[in-house]
Amino acid sequence: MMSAKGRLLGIGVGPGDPELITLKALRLLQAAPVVGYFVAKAKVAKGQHGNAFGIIAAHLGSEQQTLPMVYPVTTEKLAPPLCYEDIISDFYDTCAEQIAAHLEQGRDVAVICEGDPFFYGSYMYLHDRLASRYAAEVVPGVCSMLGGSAVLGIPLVYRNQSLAVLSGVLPADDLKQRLAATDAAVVMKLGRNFDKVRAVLEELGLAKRALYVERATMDNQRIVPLDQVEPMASPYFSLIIVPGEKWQA
Ligand SMILES: C[C@@]1(CC(=O)O)C2=NC(=C\c3[nH]c(c(CCC(=O)O)c3CC(=O)O)Cc3[nH]c(c(CC(=O)O)c3CCC(=O)O)/C=C3\N/C(=C\2)[C@@H](CCC(=O)O)[C@]3(C)CC(=O)O)/[C@H]1CCC(=O)O
Ligand SMILES: C[S@@+](CC[C@H](N)C(=O)[O-])C[C@H]1O[C@@H](n2cnc3c(N)ncnc32)[C@H](O)[C@@H]1O
Repeated sequence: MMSAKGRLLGIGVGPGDPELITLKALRLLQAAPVVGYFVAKAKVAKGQHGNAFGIIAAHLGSEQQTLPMVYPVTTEKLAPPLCYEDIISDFYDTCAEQIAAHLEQGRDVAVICEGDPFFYGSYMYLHDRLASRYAAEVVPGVCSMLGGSAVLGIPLVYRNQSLAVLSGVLPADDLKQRLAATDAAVVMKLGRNFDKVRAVLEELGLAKRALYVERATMDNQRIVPLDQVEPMASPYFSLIIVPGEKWQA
């Protein structure tokens, strides 16, 4: 008799505060024989685990196997013919096959993801490769922009306002157009893009309204007025919120 195949689980673990994990995420995580997580190479070099892993490490049992998936590149400069898209695509292919090997043996694999798996989460690339071959389930998580608005203490959108979620990686002109056209915005992926994003907000007269947070809800969370962030000092795990104008009910 063929043994049943394992299930792929995409588990959102929330933005950092370990209490912001859902009951379902915790239950499925603790029941999974294999737990996969992404981590940046620079962290591994320092003997550290990924941010997502740090959120749930205390809940894992000694019998659970871990599967670290180490990004071959994040911000490194690549000498031609090396190209980011090819390297990252090969990397996800390899990760997917490592996971598939467990699934073939009937072992469920829980891939943890900081925030929510389907909100700019690396899990998406595994899901795209594996969900047509194996049973897959996604457990949503509290995403960073909601963790961010909570700790900043600012409502995101009132009444009929619209919210744009933007990547700080976008070129300045693109950001400017999109920010000018929305009532409220969240700008993700700051890091090396912070100075460009702040300059655009200043040009549009939005800098006074905008709020900035690093590592929202994590132990080392930091909230700084936008104009006091040192140039080129913003970490990747930071975001800016331009809240909707307050609506007096
Ligand atoms: C290249 C770059 C461009 C960009 O962002 O587009 C990019 N990551 C960059 C930097 C960076 N990433 C990370 C750190 C260390 C932070 C720290 O730990 O301190 C740093 C900073 C650094 O290395 O210095 C860690 C990290 N990254 C992801 C997760 C997992 C997750 O969140 O699921 C985790 C945490 C794992 C954990 O710890 O839990 C996920 C994703 N990162 C992606 C891209 C997407 C890949 C595929 C694609 O290209 O689509 C994807 C899958 C999501 C997506 O689709 O966006 C950008 C350069 C921006 C710039 O120009 O400055
Ligand atoms: C690859 S995306 C992952 C988003 C995540 N899946 C989510 O649901 O929020 C990474 C970006 O999310 C934002 N981010 C994630 N966690 C954060 C946190 N705790 N505080 C501030 N920004 C965060 C940052 O803008 C970072 O560059």
